[in-house]
This record gives sequence, C-alpha cells and structure tokens, in this order.
Amino acid sequence: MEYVSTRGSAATLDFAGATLAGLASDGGLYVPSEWPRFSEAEIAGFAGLPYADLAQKVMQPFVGDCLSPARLLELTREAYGRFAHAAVTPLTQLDERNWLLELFHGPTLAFKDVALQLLGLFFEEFLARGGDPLTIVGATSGDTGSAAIDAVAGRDRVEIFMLHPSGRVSDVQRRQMTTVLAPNVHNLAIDGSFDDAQAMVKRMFNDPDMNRRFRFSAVNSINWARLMAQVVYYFAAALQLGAPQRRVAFAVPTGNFGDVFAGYVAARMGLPIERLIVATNVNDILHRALTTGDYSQGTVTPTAAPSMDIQVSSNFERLLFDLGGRDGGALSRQMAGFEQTKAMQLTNAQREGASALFSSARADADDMARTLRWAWSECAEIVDPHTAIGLHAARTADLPADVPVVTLATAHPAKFRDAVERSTGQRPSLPARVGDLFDREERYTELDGTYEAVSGFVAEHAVPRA
Ligand SMILES: Cc1ncc(COP(=O)(O)O)c(C=O)c1O
Ligand SMILES: N[C@@H](CCOP(=O)(O)O)C(=O)O
Repeated sequence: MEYVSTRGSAATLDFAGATLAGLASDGGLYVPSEWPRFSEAEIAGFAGLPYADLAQKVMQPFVGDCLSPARLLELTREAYGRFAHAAVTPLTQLDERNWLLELFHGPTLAFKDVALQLLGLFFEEFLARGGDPLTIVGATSGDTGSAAIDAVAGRDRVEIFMLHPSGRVSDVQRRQMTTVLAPNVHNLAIDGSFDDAQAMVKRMFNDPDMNRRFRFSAVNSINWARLMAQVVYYFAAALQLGAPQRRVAFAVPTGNFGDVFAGYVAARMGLPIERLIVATNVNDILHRALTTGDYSQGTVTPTAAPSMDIQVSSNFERLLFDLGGRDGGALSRQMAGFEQTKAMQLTNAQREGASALFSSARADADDMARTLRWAWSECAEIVDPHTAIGLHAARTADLPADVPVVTLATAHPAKFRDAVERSTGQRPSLPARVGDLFDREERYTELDGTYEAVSGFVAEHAVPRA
C-alpha cells in the first residue's frame, strides 16, 4: 500500500514511512492511495474474532508488507493486552435503539489509547530498522497527550514534546500527562487554545531549519496510523449488531474529525454504515460546514467537554480530498485560502459527497447536562460530557426505526468528574489503575504562546539528527 499527500506534491511513502513522517512535507496529510475493500462474505467471516485478531485483519491491507501478518498480530495482541476489559471496546445497550461503544478501557481512560498503544509499538518496530531518533511534537486538548505519553514514555530513541492549552484541560487530564516523569517526556503548557497549539505543531513540521536538525513525527490524528487503528472498532461494534446483514449508525463526539473519519474509512472498506452523525459542542465549525457548506473558524469557547474545544479540524482535509476527486493541487489551493482567510466554502461535490453519509448535531451546555441526567436516570449509566454530546446527537437523529445507533463513549466519566457531578449529583471515581494520580509529583513548563518560545524549547531539548 502506498500513501499520498492530500496536497499532492510530497513524496509517496509506504506504511512505515507514513507512520514515521506523521505529516507530509507539503503540509498535507497522508492517505492510502486507494481504499481496500472487503466483500460481504469476508466481513461476515470476521464475526466472533477476538479484538486483536480482528484488528490485524482490518489493518493488514493498510500495512502491506511493512509488517508480516504474524508480526502485526503479535503487536495488536501486545497493545490490546494492556486494556482492562477482555473485549477491549465493549458494547453496552442503553435502550431499545441506543448503544454505547466503550472506548475508555485503556491505560489513560480515553479512546486515544486504542490507537496510541499500537502506535508506540510501531515506532519502536520501525525505528529498530535504522535512521535518526524521533522528535515527536504533539498538541492536545487533554486526551491525546496522556495516551501518547503513556505509549512512548521511557522508549529509546524517542523524545516527546506535548503542548496543552494552559488551564483548559481537566485536572485529571493534566495530571495524567504531567506526572509522567520519564526523561524523554516534555510537557509544555502554552497560553492559547488547542488550535493555537495544533497550528504551532504543523508550523514546526514545515520549518526547514528545524527539519534539518530534527526528525519529526506526530502522535496526533494527522498521523495516518492513528486513524487506521480506530477503524477497527467500527467493525467490532457493527459485527456485534448484525453487520454485514444489518446497517448500523454511529454518533461520534467530534473535534479534530479523526474518530469520525475512521468511520468513513470503515464505510469505504465495505462496512454497511447507515449514517455517521458528527456531534459537536458549541465549537461547531463542523456542524456549520456539514449543514451549510461554510467552514469558517470561530473563536474557541471553553466548555465542559474541553477535548472537543476545537475550531480547525485537521482531518476534515482528508474528507475534502477524497470527496473532491483526490485532486491534490485543487485541495492545496483550497487549504491555502483557508489558512489565509480562516474561512472557506465547500465545493458542491464536497457538500453532496458528505451529505450522503454524514449528518451532524450541535449540543450546547443545557443539551449536554440534560443528556448526562437522562443517561443516569433512565439508563443507570454515568457517561462523560463528550459522550453525552454524542448521545444527544444520537437521540435527536432522523433515522429509519430499525437502525441501531452506536454512540462512541470516548472517555471515562472520571476524567471529567466535576462536570459530571454538576449535572447528575454523582461523582465517578477514578479506576484503581490511576487511583494515586493526585499524590504524584507534577512536572511541566509554562511557555507563552509564541512559536519562537516553543521551537526554542524543542531545539534545546530534542536529540538532533546524526
Ligand atoms: C474525549 C474525547 N471525545 C471526543 C474527541 C474528538 O475526537 P476527534 O478529535 O477525533 O474528532 C476527543 C479529542 O479528540 C476526545 O478526547
Ligand atoms: N481531543 C484531542 C485533540 C487532539 O486530537 P487528535 O485526535 O488529533 O490527537 C485531545 O484530547 O488531545
């Protein structure tokens, strides 16, 4: 399998190359040159497989000959053996129609672990084949940071710099990052929003001087390997609900459009998905884009679902590329316009293509609180605020009556226990594996939100190319 850039001019890479590169050198994102497709019989044959085995089958076409099937299976077994639930991503029924896909049984209690536990192993595997040490620079609104740090802390030949917006992540999220004291981990709290942090990361990847000195890679969902691993749980859930004979809809709490893009990939691979419902909070650039075609960046409003406080959704570029005829030159011009003016209109092909599979809903603070209370009082489930936004979208979606709706439960409620307690009166406790979080020492560096401050810090602490 070959990987091409959404902006058309970067070198084509294989899976290992795309994983280590993270972002393409022309500023675009890597995507497979074509979508592998399973037949209905092949999908039916996946039913009942253990999660790690299913993961190997779904991912092998993307990995190609960079890893043998036996080696990929060893890695998926190692990654998913670290999860606290035997099913890895168990499915829970809420009512006649609504299901929750619990994606928070990994080490850091959010869906990011599903991909990042594996990505840490891929880095180790591919770095062992030679080349310069890696400098990972990432941006987080709370969850990617802790999952990525857990995945690479203490690993040889990897240094990680994780930028989070100062004061805008929950206490649990911050401590999950800042109490990891491994020498290769650098937490940077910056003035500004997640979008500012993400823009800085992308700028560093395209800074010629920094690139000459350091070999950068990404742990955000701009890295294709992140999304590839997330495709698997769409198959796992749909198979349990009767796919491929039965169609299933998914409601996905969305910020950077990574998780829901993985659902799109599953559909392109042949999984019969009725609809992908993009659920946003009041930071609703995606809801506006999907309903009116207007993709224009507003200012970020802090909410009780802080991981979704995002107004520039990196992976939307992958969708626009695929729906716009895979024309890298045209997309490059469209994105350059957006980067200059902070606004763009979707083309007719992009709008029509998106509306065939996606719909969207926006939840404000009241919608979220009401849904948290509904889940607790009617279904005896405590969900986290992000999941509540997904559930709000699931419950208000216009779908055929016989289609089950799976809401992705993207984080453990204890990560956001103040917000959960405010709405439900229930304070979820932290699972035992992170129980001493508030007794641990914290270490992080506060930086002003300028590129110079961040790149200067990275240049001082990263391991240069040989
Ligand atoms: C708990 C939680 N839910 C939802 C999201 C949104 O996912 P995505 O950015 O892939 O759209 C995030 C952050 O990415 C998150 O941390
Ligand atoms: N919500 C995310 C934001 C980064 O998203 P990513 O999926 O692109 O890494 C977070 O929790 O950090």
